[in-house]
Amino acid sequence: MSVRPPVSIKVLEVIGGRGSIDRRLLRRTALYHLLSLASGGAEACALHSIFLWTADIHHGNQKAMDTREDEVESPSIFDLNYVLNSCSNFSPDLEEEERASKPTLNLLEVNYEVKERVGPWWKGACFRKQRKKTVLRDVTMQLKSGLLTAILGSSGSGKTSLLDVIACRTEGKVTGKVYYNNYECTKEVIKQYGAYVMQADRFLHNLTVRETLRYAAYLRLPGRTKKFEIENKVNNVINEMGLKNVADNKIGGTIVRGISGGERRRVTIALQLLQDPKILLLDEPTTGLDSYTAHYLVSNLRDIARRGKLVLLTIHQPRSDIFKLFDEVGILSMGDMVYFGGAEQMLDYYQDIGYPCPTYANPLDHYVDLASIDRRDHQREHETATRVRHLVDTFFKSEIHNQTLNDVNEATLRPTNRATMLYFYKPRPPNVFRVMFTLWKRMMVNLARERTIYIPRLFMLSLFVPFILAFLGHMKTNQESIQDRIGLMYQSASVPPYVSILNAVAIFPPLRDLYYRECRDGLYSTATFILTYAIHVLPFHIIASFFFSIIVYWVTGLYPSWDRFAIYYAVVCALHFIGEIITVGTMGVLINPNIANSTSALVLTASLLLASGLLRSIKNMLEIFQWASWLSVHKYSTEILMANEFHGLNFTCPPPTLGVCQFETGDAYLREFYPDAVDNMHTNFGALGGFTVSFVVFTIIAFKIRGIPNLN
Ligand SMILES: Nc1ncnc2c1ncn2[C@@H]1O[C@H](COP(=O)(O)OP(=O)(O)OP(=O)(O)O)[C@@H](O)[C@H]1O
Repeated sequence: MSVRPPVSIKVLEVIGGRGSIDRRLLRRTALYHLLSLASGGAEACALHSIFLWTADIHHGNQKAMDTREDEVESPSIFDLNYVLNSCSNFSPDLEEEERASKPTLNLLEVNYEVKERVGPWWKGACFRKQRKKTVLRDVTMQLKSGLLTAILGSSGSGKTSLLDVIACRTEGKVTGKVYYNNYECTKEVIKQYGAYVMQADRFLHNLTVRETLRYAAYLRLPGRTKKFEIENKVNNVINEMGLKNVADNKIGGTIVRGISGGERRRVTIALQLLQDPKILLLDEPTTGLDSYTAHYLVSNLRDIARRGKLVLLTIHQPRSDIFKLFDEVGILSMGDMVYFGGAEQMLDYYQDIGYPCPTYANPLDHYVDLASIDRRDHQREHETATRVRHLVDTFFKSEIHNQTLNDVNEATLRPTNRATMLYFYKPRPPNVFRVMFTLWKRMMVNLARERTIYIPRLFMLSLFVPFILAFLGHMKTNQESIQDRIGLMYQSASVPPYVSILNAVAIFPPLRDLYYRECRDGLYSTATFILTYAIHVLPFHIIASFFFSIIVYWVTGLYPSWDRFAIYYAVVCALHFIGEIITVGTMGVLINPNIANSTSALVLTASLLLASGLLRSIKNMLEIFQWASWLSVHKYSTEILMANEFHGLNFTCPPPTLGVCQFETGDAYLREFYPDAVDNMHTNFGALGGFTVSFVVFTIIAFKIRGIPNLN
């Protein structure tokens, strides 16, 4: 087999000339040239491979190159003979191109099994019985691009699980085949070609529809996408989803009035359309919508399908006029498929097997009811279960099912490792700096628009100042002022982190919900999110702590030195920040913000009691608590505060007849209660910095361990 050099040169010209990142266009153009130039299928195949490889070179995709070199024994990428020999299984012929242009999603005898624990929760995970539950049984279906397919079924029939299986988001064991065209539908394939619209909408309420889509576009589209391309894309999806008239309205939420429920659903779908997915999966997109809005939305989805997409949605109880919009329908009953085929053929099918749809009845309602099990009493359960069994068996023997089986078998007949190859050709995602900048900007805009959160972030800490001042006034240097100073240091160590708890609980939950959604979509990592959040709140801590410190420090008359003030301010600022990070970490583990709020307050109180030595001297505590105090940030921060204030201070003594002179100097006080505080100043600062960084790391770990909960 010989390869004529001009052919490959031509290919390189095609790539070089266009210089575009649209690989599909490049592939098609190259294939056209190759097929017209190459003499046979094998040669075309080889040259197609060369094209793909050269595309890699063109895009400097070193990772792909490295991996490819690992795969080949002779790593010379220009070795055409090697390419010709190695690609005999790879056949990008016209048939495949044709199939690729009209993709199908094929499920062949898919079973999905989960394990669930039964018994009271207090027995714990280890002592509760584990039982297997089959959620989907022998599901075979073929979904075609250009068609709108609906999966129906009563609650718990397995609709969401079916989407989860396709989207590779399952928690249990999946057997059978899920193929996109003729290659395995892996996580990477779905990430590149699919989009999953979940049941619940998650937004930042203060952003407009356009801003929501714009920020999402920066996160979702390839890193090289230009600003004008992003704007064009956003405008396109806004038009596509009929959101033009609300594009600049706030999304809104429970407190802020915003766009309607139907419009919110359309924004959620628009977000997924930004990446131009080939497969669009929607879990109950019409839930909670009135029938007109539901109809409008489904017709929107049909239009999207007609543009060559493969659209699969689940739906509970569609109106009869929605039925007409569906091209294909599947009905699930307790994990079994009781029908999958054309929507129009459904009525004839059921008529033929002896279940005609009564006149004036909504066929979808009627057949979903027919496939449901009535559990009101034993007899009804038995009767309906027998009927469902009959429906399942009849469908499995039906012509429609056999046809689907043949189609799926044919489509998956020639499995290839294209999935791996496609993985290499995915466009480069935005780099971490672009992602962080986008997240930061989105958080800042959201925060700036929320007056009731923004202002307290800056001034809530200062609200404590009048109380502190009213209570202490300007302190003297008499013996009583020792206790006043201890009290003030207690307030300085406790108030900043407590205020942060309130700040974090007010703003973090919606950001966290959005993170769960976007992290699941693979847009960014936990570390990126937490670091960006920390960066975005840091200036507020710096400013709020400054207001608090400067008034408290100088008005109450603490040690009169700007250096000492700077140390005091640094500790207050660190504690203010740490309070927020601890709360965020707690909200990574505990989903309910109220419980997270109480837990964080409890943790901080325990830390303060145990380790500050302000309520009880550490040396008088049980040894175990003395050891535990080393693990608390309050041990180090309080030592800094106390040394900073008491070192070098002189106290006046009352005449012997009027009272006791406990400590003549601050250093005498420190020798008694914080003996190493002055010497350990630098170490304590190091520990405080270390704790601050560790809390951020622990927060990331907490989110990682907790994982992404099901937000539906
Ligand atoms: N990870 C899991 N662990 C335990 N049970 C599960 C799991 N996933 C699904 N199930 C069970 O499988 C069944 C089908 O669930 P699924 O959510 O797919 O139903 P559905 O048809 O989408 O219901 P609905 O319409 O109410 O959303 C339910 O009984 C559910 O409890």
